[in-house]
Amino acid sequence: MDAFSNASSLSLPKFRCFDRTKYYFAAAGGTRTVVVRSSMSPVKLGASNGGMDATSSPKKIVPGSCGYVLEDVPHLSDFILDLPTYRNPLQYNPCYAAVKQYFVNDDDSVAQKIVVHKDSTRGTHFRRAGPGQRVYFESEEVQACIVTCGGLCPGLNTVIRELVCGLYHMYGVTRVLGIEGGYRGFYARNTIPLTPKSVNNIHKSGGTILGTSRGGHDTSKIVDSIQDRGINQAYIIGGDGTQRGASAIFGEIRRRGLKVAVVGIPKTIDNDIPVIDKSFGFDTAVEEAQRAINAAHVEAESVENGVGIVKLMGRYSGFIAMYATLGSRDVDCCLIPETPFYLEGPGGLFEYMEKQLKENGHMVLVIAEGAGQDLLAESIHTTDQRDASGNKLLPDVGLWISQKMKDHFKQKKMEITLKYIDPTYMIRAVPGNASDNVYCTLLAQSAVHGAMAGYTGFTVGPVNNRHAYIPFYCITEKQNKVVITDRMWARLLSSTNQPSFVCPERVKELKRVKEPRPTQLVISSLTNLCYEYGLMPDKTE
Ligand SMILES: Nc1ncnc2c1ncn2[C@@H]1O[C@H](COP(=O)(O)OP(=O)(O)OP(=O)(O)O)[C@@H](O)[C@H]1O
Ligand SMILES: O=P(O)(O)OC[C@H]1O[C@](O)(CO)[C@@H](O)[C@@H]1O
Ligand SMILES: [Mg+2]
Repeated sequence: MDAFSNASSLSLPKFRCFDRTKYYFAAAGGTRTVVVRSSMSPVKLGASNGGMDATSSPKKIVPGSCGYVLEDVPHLSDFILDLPTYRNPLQYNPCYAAVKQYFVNDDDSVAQKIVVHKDSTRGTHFRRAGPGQRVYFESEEVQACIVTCGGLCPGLNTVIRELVCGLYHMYGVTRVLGIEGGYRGFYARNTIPLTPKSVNNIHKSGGTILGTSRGGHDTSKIVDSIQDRGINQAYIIGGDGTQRGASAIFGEIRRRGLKVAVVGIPKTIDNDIPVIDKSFGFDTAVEEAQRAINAAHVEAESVENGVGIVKLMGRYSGFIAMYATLGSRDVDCCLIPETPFYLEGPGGLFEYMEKQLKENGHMVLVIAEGAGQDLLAESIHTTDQRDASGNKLLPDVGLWISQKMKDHFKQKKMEITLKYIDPTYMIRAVPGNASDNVYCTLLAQSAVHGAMAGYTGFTVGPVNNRHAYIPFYCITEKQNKVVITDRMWARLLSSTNQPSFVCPERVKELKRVKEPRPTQLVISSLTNLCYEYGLMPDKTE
């Protein structure tokens, strides 16, 4: 059955349609759906919104053959009619004159999964990032702004620098504003003008020249400020919370029908943003963490029964701890939030420590800040304290585990010398290293190309090494976590020789939990669509 042609003949919520392809729009909640066909003439966003919440962003899903699904990103022309387009000024740029195929093809997409077998469906794809043939802004028309939110991360200044330089040098945009102090800076602070000259050296420093903050996200005040200042491109750099905030700003901008491109640039030292290969600053942070691990190792090795403990960032995702451990090879045990562990008894941490100390005379433990929080809650009184953004403030697991070890070995009458190193802020306050700086440049340039091409409501990032435009909902709906049934964690276990702490039954359970396949998602979305428009009997019948 061609569900698309049936559905498109119904009285449906109206959106601007696109040429070439069939677009399948679904409300973010997944309950309302509408299909627009290429043959339909463009329709104005009408009074009827099909019951959709005015600020919720509809999903743009393009099905193709063999289970191909494009999770496309919004475009300004989805909600503003008759936008003029212009030739991309890059085609006159001598730097790019020799590039064979510089402009991305409108149909190019990046596959989320690249490991396939012969019967695999093609699965989810994202729009390939890069310069488009046509742009939706004239250079003189653009008033861009840049804001940084959430915690620090190596490379933030590089992204700011490259956004400013990319806008200036590739597109001739000369009006770029810096919003100071995170989201609240939109309505509580003055802006600062940014030029290639003023940002020339900033990549050499850690932190962000714009300042940052947690909390203070007030969607309507922010959008009022965007409107009042005549901003039409907003580059928003930050983690999962920031991207949620950016999504809300985009929703409000769309509701007001403003020609403003909202672009998210993912920043997270914890590497907890899904879909993208890894976040900028992550490599730098791992490299910096090595210094702390080295120090812990030297200290532990130099005394009898020396124990070095290093606590690293990672509230809910243990990537920094895992990669720092794999990179170092001096670590005997790594504990992360994703994997359970226990201290006492057979197979527990203390038994393993005793063995290590007897065999090697020292040991090094790396622990992520979010590890063992369940054990902490059992043994000490924890309060539900949160930061200004609503993130839970975690008690210090490093101090707690150090005390537990001291108590245990005292009781065993085994003398240990324990050194606890907490380099938390040192690993994120440094400037980006060379490879992160290259990555930041690509991110910034892809972001600028996307905004100039009229795309909005998206986050940019590498997917299987190709930069892509990813709808906000794909990266805000879940967190990237270390999968302890994947090979990487097994590599770590075999490198440290630590116990896995997971019983075989639990491993079986973990292996059973599988994500729905993309084709299943499309089929279930299409089924919902058919139910909704009476093309199938009621689910309850
Ligand atoms: N659900 C949300 N809706 C709107 N704004 C949000 C939301 N969650 C967080 N924000 C805002 O985003 C900004 C940054 O959020 P947060 O402090 O959680 O850091 P983050 O972006 O997740 O970065 P990181 O956790 O990597 O340091 C804050 O100003 C916060 O108010
Ligand atoms: O103390 P702050 O600045 O709130 O940041 C701490 C938190 O930020 C994060 O690095 C995420 O950016 C967490 O791992 C860490 O707990
Ligand atoms: Mg966060």
